[in-house]
Amino acid sequence: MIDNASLERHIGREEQSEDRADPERLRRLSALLDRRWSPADGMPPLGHFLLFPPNEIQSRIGADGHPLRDPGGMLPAISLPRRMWAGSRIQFEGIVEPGARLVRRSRLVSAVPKSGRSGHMVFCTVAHEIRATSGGPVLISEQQDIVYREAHQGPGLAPRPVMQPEFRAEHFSGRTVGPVELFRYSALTFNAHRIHYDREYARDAEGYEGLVVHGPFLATLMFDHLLQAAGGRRVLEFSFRAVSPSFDGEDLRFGATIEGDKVRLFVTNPVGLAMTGQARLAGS
Ligand SMILES: C/C(=C\C(=O)SCCNC(=O)CCNC(=O)[C@H](O)C(C)(C)COP(=O)(O)OP(=O)(O)OC[C@H]1O[C@@H](n2cnc3c(N)ncnc32)[C@H](O)[C@@H]1OP(=O)(O)O)C(=O)O
Repeated sequence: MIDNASLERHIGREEQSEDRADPERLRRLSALLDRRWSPADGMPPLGHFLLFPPNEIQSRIGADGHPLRDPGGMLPAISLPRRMWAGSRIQFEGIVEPGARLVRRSRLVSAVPKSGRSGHMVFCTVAHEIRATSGGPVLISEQQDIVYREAHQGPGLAPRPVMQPEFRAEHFSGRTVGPVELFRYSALTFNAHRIHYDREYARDAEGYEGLVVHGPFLATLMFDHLLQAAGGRRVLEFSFRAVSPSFDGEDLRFGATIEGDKVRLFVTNPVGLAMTGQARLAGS
């Protein structure tokens, strides 16, 4: 039962956190992408996802590995148990320099109950703005969608939505993500959600066929594909929508089509579409 009045009361709540674009964390993300890195290379693809990690103390971590839901917090304490990252829309308005001290202000923009093929859900959208702590303009702004899903209704595994890409891509690449990559990304982001590294929990508690590939990690791989396809052009805007989960060991295919400054992207797994994306590039 979703209490709409309680959801409404949370809209507009804010929180703020500080961090540093720590070069060692950025180097590790590049290592995960199979690349050497130095600060002169600038931020690696979607490196800001490593910043402002959930630093909750251990006694306040819940059974799923996420921080306990707190009615006094920015996000509503939604009772639907299965949390997923559904998508993001990101504007790169300035340059985040490796080593820079940063502040992020976050605000709950909406919390909307929906019913879909997979059951009842609540989509929460949080707007983040990242600036230098010394003040000045927004460097990165992002609207991030988190979905809370109802419990998996046994006995078998949860079926995943099956769709296909809606356009033919010109640029392709492929890779497989295994448990080692998933572990390294969880460690890098300090994201302890057990669906990404605890196979029994992922299957028995949340109904997934395997270890779930993090939405932000898949988006990072898609962004990396975009950078290769765009041949070094700067990305001004990037958005993605996670439409169906991908699991460890699956062959992932990345597709991109570029027309002028606009890019359309997708990721597929062996059953179909996993993620869609769009980007806007700086002049050619
Ligand atoms: C980190 C982290 C967590 C993770 O990384 S979890 C792994 C990454 N995320 C995923 O793999 C999510 C993959 N997506 C899905 O499994 C499905 O999209 C989802 C969310 C289960 C919904 O599927 P349904 O088949 O139940 O949904 P429908 O197609 O029937 O649509 C119902 C309404 O919901 C809207 N909607 C569906 N998907 C999305 C989406 N990705 N983003 C925004 N909205 C979505 C859809 O438009 C329908 O809306 P209407 O207004 O038309 O009713 C961490 O937690 O930190």
